[in-house]
Amino acid sequence: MRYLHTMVRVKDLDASLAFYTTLFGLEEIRRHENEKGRFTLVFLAARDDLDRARSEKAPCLELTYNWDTEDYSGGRNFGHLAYEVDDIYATCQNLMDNGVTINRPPRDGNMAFVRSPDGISIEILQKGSPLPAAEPWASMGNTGAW
Ligand SMILES: C[C@@H](O)C(=O)SC[C@H](NC(=O)CC[C@H](N)C(=O)O)C(=O)NCC(=O)O
Ligand code: NI
Repeated sequence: MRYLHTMVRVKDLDASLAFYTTLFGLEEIRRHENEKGRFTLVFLAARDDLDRARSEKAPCLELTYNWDTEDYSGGRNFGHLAYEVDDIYATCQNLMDNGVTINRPPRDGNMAFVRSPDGISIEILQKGSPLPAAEPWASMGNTGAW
């Protein structure tokens, strides 16, 4: 068995692609338009995963865009997507400079959280940093300043 992808439904495909590719740095590796089902699937991969994602279709993020407007209530059972970055501060600064809220700033230098246009939580981890203690942000006395 191997991991293939995580699928999230998006309300606005253009806004989601602008966030996940232009701002966050993922790249589109394939797309499937389904006329009969009236939906579009777009598969995205992180730069360091591109070769494997193109040849083995994994690991990917699958965006599903239903052409007929649907409202998606955020399922509490879904947690987050997690990506490792070379420079967490530069990543967060670029996102913030482009209007993305840093819901959990990288004050500890190794973990931050942002949300996609659809409210999907995204964990950003600094490459080479130890996995952070699983402490709730507020309990660490943090106010959001970083
Ligand atoms: C290509 C493969 O990775 C898929 O996930 S296709 C699965 C299929 N997706 C759809 O039909 C997309 C449109 C649908 N209206 C939807 O919003 O899911 C599917 O079976 N989806 C059902 C699901 O629960 O994922
Ligand atoms: Ni899928």
